[in-house]
Amino acid sequence: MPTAAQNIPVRNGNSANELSRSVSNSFNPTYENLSTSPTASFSSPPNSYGGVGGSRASTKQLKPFHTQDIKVLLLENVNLSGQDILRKQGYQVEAIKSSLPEDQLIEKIQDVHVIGIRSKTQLSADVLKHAKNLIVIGCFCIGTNQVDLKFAADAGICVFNSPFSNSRSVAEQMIGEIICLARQIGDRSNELHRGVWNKVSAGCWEVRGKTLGIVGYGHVGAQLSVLAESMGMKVIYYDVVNLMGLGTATQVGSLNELLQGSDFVTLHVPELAETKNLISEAQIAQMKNGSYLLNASRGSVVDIAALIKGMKEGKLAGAALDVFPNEPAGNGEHFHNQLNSWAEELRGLKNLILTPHIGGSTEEAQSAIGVEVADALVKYVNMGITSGAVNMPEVTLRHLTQDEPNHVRVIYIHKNVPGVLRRVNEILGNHNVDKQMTDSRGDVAYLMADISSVNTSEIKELYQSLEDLGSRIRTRVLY
Ligand SMILES: NC(=O)c1ccc[n+]([C@@H]2O[C@H](COP(=O)([O-])OP(=O)(O)OC[C@H]3O[C@@H](n4cnc5c(N)ncnc54)[C@H](O)[C@@H]3O)[C@@H](O)[C@H]2O)c1
Ligand SMILES: O=C(O)CC[C@@H](O)C(=O)O
Repeated sequence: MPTAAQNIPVRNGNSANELSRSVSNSFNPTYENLSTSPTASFSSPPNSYGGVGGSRASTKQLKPFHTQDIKVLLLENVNLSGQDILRKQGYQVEAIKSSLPEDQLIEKIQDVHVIGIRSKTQLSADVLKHAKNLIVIGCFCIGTNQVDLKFAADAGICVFNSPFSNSRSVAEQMIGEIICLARQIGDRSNELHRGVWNKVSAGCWEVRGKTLGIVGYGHVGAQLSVLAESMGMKVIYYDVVNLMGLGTATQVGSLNELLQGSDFVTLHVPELAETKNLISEAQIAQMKNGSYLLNASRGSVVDIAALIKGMKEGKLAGAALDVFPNEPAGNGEHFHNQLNSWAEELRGLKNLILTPHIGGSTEEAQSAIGVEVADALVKYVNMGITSGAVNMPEVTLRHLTQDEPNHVRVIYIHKNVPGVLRRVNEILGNHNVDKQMTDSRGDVAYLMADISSVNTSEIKELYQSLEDLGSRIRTRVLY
């Protein structure tokens, strides 16, 4: 393994010792084959870089590597807004439109430092154990159920998502679907596409005055609540947490109470063990005769066989499904029984809106998600900042500035066991610790410290001392 000084390439006749520390050199033996970049000057941070304190003009960018050597794999058509931010950093970005079969994913994940996915790609422990260089995962969506968050944290891999950038898009889709179901617009449109004029009013309703029951009153549920009320609907909601209702929306005490009182039931809960088949035969039986069911949460939340039964028996007058237990890797003619055994039966049902998981698929949402998640990835890769992480403690320190040329940022992800901080601070204690923050989440703790007066030649020893502690999960030294 090279020393930090050896790690600095000699350019323009400068020796490592002559290199000005006003450039952003850093060291992380995770990247032992990577060089630092004495030519890179970051006095003007890229636009993507949101500040967390300190003046932008004097911010010193920290990087443990030659940015061109950072490999990023983006799957599932991550928006160009996000791709551009990552490319502007100089990272090597490979963007693929679909998700990958597990064997190809394992092959590709072996040497990337950053992976960006959406809802389809399963980053299970079996996949992640092959990800030897991976330091961070970006979920360019809300849901993070597709990632083994605990395995990732235990391996020192930080996970980010975009908690609400597509909430409005989902809520608007729900409003559209509620009206379409109430008026059977999908069926009328399909008929007319086949040349059939079928002007009917039987079983078609206004939504004004009807009750919308929202299961899960989080970001999506709350947005939907406001929109529905503005159309004259009455809103009730059920959530496992006590939440203030917006407008005149009222929380009910049980799922059954919601099911019994709603004309439309819409599901906005995360995928959890407790939400698997949350709506099955017994719950549909509780619903009003001729009511409607909408699911844009996760495919596991509704027992589809029970929904088909409810539709066929006329208990449900209509339904809208945006999510399915199995979803294809990419676009194409995939919605057959090979994907889900009941797919073709569903396709034959009347007043059933089927959409390919597009609740959050608008230009606005995807562009905002691209920026939000890519920014979080850059801050993590370049500065170690974990604000917004979903599986690690949220730790940030204000920027180092160009006035602090010999400062080094130490990031130490470690097992959350007694005595670690004392040992880490013994190691850091040879320098002045300017600022430090540490926090824990479950079994994993994250320490970030800015220490001053560090010679380049001392960095490797500092790194190695931290690596040698039994509590170590991952050490990064950025400078
Ligand atoms: N179709 C799409 O394109 C799309 C887009 C965005 C989100 N989603 C899905 O929708 C889900 C909800 O999104 P959100 O942003 O509103 O999430 P959120 O985390 O803001 O809200 C979820 C709410 O569900 C509640 N909840 C959890 N378990 C519950 C249970 N058993 N019963 C009742 N309530 C429960 C939580 O307390 C929380 O208030 C996401 O987890 C995601 O899976 C789908
Ligand atoms: O865009 C996606 O793939 C997922 C959308 C949605 O389900 C989410 O979790 O944000």
